[in-house]
Amino acid sequence: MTTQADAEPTTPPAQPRTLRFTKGHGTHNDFVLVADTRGDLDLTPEQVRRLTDRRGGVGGDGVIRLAPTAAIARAGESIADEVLAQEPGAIWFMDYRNADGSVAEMCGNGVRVFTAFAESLGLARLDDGGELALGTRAGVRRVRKEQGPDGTPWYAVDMGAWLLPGGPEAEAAGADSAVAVRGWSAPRPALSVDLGNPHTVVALASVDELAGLDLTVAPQVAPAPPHGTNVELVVPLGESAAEDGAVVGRVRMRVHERGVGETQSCGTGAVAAALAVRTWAAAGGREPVDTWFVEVPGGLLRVRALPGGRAELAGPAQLVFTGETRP
Ligand SMILES: N[C@@H](CCC[C@H](N)C(=O)O)C(=O)O
Repeated sequence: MTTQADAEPTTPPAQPRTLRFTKGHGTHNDFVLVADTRGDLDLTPEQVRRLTDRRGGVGGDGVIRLAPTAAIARAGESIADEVLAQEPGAIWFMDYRNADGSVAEMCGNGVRVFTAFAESLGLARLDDGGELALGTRAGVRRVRKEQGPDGTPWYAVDMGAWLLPGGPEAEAAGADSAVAVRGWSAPRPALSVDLGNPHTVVALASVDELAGLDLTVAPQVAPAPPHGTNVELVVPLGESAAEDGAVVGRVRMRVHERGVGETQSCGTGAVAAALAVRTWAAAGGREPVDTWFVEVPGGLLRVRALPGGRAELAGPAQLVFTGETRP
């Protein structure tokens, strides 16, 4: 018989490491940010879910880990090697996780908030006209600072190349799939847009219909994208001449994000929405507009179609508070 005195001393269960975090948001798409400057933090999906839990944790649509790009490469993610080969100055990497613990390639609002976080840590300086190049799972992203239309600092991100996975046929038809939202009697045509992460954009006829949508359950997309998708519901609001005479388009949208649910904003989604509306206009024989303001429930974003099939996203980024937790 083994007595308690004979038993091997048991190792106490490992305590989760104390994490210092910052809470931030971009047009109310909110994130828990963690600085892992040594690159040795192994965040599990369960820990991400606990951090983003709005009742039991800090709360957020996602978690952003700032880590050395070299550490992501050492962990076996070849995209980090590609980032460093393309831009050796991209020494910091945005490791983005959705609230459900899944990994996402890209987050447009996240890049801006990441940049504000890097500035707060003294790892980036943009106020003197500099730019930050950072690594993401969708490749290198470059960020600069400007004054937004409301007079506050905005961050403008070169979002890289965008594409229509449905190719020229989808471009001409303006659709390559169909989306069904709860309460609709039939699915509606939709256009897939790739921003490094997947999007599916559906046009609605009125802002009242947009406001009344039930997005408490995920819209159904057919054919089902292999890795899921973010769904943007958009209302084109028309075009007008800006002060400098250039024509500017306006769009209102709501979004149901892969791995999260409905959010107040999605940066890559805003870019997808603007580019879909631009594609539909071109398919209808209209001159394409290159600058768009996208109204989301959480604020306002600007999208520009850049030469060479690239796009730019601009908008605010706010850091709200810091704290410590053991997820
Ligand atoms: N909110 C983000 C997108 C975050 C990732 C997305 N949910 C996905 O799984 O692709 C943005 O601002 O772009």
